[in-house]
Amino acid sequence: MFKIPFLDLPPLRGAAGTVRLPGSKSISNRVLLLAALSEGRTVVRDLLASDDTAVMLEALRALGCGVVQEGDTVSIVGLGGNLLAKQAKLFLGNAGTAMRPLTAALAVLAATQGGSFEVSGVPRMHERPIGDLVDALRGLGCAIDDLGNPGYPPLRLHGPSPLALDTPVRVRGDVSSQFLTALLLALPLVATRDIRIEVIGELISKPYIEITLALLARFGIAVRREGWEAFVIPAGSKYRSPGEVFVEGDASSASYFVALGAIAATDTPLRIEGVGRESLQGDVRFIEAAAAMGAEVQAGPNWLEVRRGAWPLKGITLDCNHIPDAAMTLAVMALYAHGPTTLTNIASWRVKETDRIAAMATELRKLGATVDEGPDWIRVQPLAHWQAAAIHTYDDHRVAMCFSLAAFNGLVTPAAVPVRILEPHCVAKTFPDYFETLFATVTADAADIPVITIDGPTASGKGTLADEVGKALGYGVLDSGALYRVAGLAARRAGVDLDDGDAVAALVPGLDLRFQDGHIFLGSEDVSARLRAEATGLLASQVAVHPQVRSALHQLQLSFRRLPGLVADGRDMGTALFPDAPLKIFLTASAATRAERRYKQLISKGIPANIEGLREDLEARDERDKNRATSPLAPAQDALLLDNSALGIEESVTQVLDWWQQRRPF
Ligand SMILES: Nc1ncnc2c1ncn2[C@@H]1O[C@H](COP(=O)(O)OP(=O)(O)OP(=O)(O)O)[C@@H](O)[C@H]1O
Ligand SMILES: Nc1ccn([C@H]2C[C@H](O)[C@@H](COP(=O)(O)O)O2)c(=O)n1
Repeated sequence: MFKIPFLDLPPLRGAAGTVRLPGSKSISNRVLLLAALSEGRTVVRDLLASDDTAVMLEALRALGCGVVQEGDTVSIVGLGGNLLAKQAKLFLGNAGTAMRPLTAALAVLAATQGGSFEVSGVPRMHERPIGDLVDALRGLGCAIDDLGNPGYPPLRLHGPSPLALDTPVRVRGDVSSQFLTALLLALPLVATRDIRIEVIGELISKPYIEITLALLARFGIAVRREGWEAFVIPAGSKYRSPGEVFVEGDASSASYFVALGAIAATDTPLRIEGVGRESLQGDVRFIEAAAAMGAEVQAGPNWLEVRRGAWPLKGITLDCNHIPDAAMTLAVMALYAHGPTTLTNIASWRVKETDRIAAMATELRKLGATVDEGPDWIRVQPLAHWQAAAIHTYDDHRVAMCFSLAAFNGLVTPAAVPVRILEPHCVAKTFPDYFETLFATVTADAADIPVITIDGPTASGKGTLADEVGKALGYGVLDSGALYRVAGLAARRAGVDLDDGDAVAALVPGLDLRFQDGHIFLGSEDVSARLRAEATGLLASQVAVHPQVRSALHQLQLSFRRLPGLVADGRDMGTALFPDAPLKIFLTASAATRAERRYKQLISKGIPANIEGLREDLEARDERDKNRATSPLAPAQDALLLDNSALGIEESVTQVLDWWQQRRPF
């Protein structure tokens, strides 16, 4: 996950490959609660690992459920309808799928068994309405105290108190379908007689109720339904664990990749695994909307394949009540359409993680789009003149994910612009690895992928600076010196004469090199520590003088230019490898400072060192690196000089990030 203040997406051009979706959030949290309410053990496989499931699991632990997690499999030993803990304070983050059902379940359990439970969340959760559910539960006889603003969390649920099960429980269905879901999940716990739930108003997001009913059936509860107006939990209903449940992929998350296929899969289709025509989730119907906009979609039982059909896309007018979450993706697809796109019946957007109608309108306008909005609709015009924009994400995962699609603007305008996604880690709510998955399936022109080069003499701090800048921007890092070190080490081990450029270069194609988690493997050997030895640095400097060796390593170095960007350190990054880099730094420090730094570095690793000897070695290395014929150590003409003799690491990093920001269009 990119835990950084912003992530810059360079212009993206194509898409292909296979995406394996994370588990569905809606199914994951429902199944966890159902397993917790059932008797016995339920093994839940392919569970979504995200913020919302994490708070649910934590709540279940606090309630006394046995929870054992191994990767994406969780084993839950349920309560069998009996409260083990009679008191708990549950923090539920911003997870509506945890807040609403847990409120209902704990309210009825406290009413029948006694107890006191507090449910709370992040500030935005305390702005998301729950009053209609609370009213329904109070009507049933549950004791619920408002701990903040009436109608909103936090709440205290306590008991015992008598429940009036003989009169229908009435709940509004036109604000959030989660209120009805919450009652459907909770009332089987107290079904000593038939319990009737009546929906007031037009029920929205009906497909989510279908998910609830299907999962209830898997856990032994056969709800009787009268259209979408009334539901009856039969007397004697009792949760029974099915033993094992597989969570299907998240259909709302699929929408970004369906859109990606529609926009950018021009050669081969993009394959999406985890959802398909047999999916329980209503958001799978997003494919119909995407097809109406021009996508070519093939669907198997649990997979989709999507490629570009009509181009530009076609503007549509669509009632999106059945796909409220995925519909946000349509609003960004609309930028690539011919004609306006109008999405209606989306009032629920206003009470989600943020006011999504306002958020989408504001951020689309930042890109230059013309957008109109109403209480429950939004209209987006196609965009011809794109502006680079920093997209505010409102702690809303879906805003972050759907705006990543704006980075394909280069497909419709010659003047492609990058897109900055602020607080990209908000995707952790449902799809922590969203951007990594995106980068694995999209292509960009190498020239569009930004590179920051940091060249300079040994021990000036290039590697340290490159690592920190890379971390701050979410960019990859190329330590080019390590490649020369590997070549030197391999030559020495093979007994090759280091002055024989052809012989050393001939070794390079056969090097079995692997880069993993900051370590470098040569074959199966982790050579990272060996490479950093001073002696290996000298070997590297010797083999680096040969043009044949430099050219043998050239392509490998270029291959590090990958999304979303690169920080490359070495001697010739700005002059020979990446002459088009938008920011080039030449990093220096006095020889005395560098020798002292290297001395401290070695001593801290328990390696004996002599400061005078180190200084002599590094000066000798500087001389060789500066005076060789091919790609000598020298600042690029357009490099910025940074002498960090008197600067700490943080100050150097701040300086480089400032220079970088000055070059960005945001
Ligand atoms: N600005 C700085 N102030 C103080 N110490 C620093 C600074 N920058 C780097 N260092 C320290 O100096 C040592 C050498 O830094 P680093 O290994 O990053 O240099 P380098 O230029 O990459 O060296 P080489 O060319 O040999 O790979 C490290 O211990 C690092 O922590
Ligand atoms: N781009 C590069 C990187 C490194 N070298 C040579 C010269 C150095 O002395 C040696 C080791 O580099 P270090 O790990 O200290 O950065 O490799 C080069 O010629 N060109």
